[in-house]
Amino acid sequence: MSGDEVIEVSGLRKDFTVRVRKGRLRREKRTVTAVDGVDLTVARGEMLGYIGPNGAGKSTTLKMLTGVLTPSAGRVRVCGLEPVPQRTRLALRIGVVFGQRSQLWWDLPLRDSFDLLRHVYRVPPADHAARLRRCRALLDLDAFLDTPVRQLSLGQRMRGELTAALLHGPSVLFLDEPTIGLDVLSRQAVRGFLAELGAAGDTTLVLTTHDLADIERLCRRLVVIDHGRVVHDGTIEALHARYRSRRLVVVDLDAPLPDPPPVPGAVLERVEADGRRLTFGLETATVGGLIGRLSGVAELRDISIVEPDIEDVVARLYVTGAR
Ligand SMILES: Nc1ncnc2c1ncn2[C@@H]1O[C@H](COP(=O)(O)OP(=O)(O)OP(=O)(O)O)[C@@H](O)[C@H]1O
Repeated sequence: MSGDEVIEVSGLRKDFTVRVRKGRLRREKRTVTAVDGVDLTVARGEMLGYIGPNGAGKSTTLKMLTGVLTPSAGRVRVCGLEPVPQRTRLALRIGVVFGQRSQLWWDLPLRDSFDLLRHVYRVPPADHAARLRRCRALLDLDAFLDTPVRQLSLGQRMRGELTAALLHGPSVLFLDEPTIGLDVLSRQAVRGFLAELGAAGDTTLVLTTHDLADIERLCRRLVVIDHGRVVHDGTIEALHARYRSRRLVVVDLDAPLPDPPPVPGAVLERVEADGRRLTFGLETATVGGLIGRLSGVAELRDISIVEPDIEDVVARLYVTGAR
């Protein structure tokens, strides 16, 4: 361990006891294991995407990391603190944005919520003013700072929530579905803001999302959880490598090529438009090598390269994880 870890989790587990109907009157107790032995270490300044299919255990993990839920077993430390017993101290070190829950005062203008939070967290006025100034500029808050929170659009409120979570200068920011339901512009604003926050290097971000564009834009590291267990922990590139995702090269020809030549290191995946459009999957071949080979036997009209799609890879991972 380098000593620079802000999150250390080992053998983390959460069981819920639920009552299920058995027949007309009988109810039976059953245990649902939402998180089933998660190990995770996150270093200062990392931006971690924590993803998985519905019901995989993402929110439950985040709740245990932020002190909302007590683990059934395992060890959790966030900023060196044990989240549930040291929740008050932890609150000063972390920021939380959970899509469904607000930390703003519904009937107050956004500006007043921010002011109240300054008192709650006892933030020195100069620090508060500097952080608020930065958020106002980056998140474009000025047009609705004096609007009561209940009148804000979802995108405006989310920008307010992000600001509220950061005004006390936390070292770790937990975000549960921060872009859900946002329009394209708000989504871009939120992503751009988080990218900038992450690039500054002193805030650690842990993000759950079903929108993989969030992950591609923001996270170098991806942890995939399924049925409460980690099924992948690594970069997006490592995920592509593991699932042998290939770049595709689509070549349009002037005239049909009835018998395309074999290209070493590439696989002919599709022939369309009566032989005028060929799609190759690159394994070890380069785009240059492929084009060189084809241009010797046909007139090329157009070439496009399709990068592997993270949605496809993750869908495959969810299917195999479920098995
Ligand atoms: N309070 C609770 N009582 C009983 N079961 C629960 C409770 N909270 C979560 N669960 C169950 O634990 C499992 C994991 O739920 P969790 O909310 O952590 O999943 P998730 O990965 O966040 O899913 P989603 O993507 O749908 O938000 C699910 O089977 C869920 O039904």
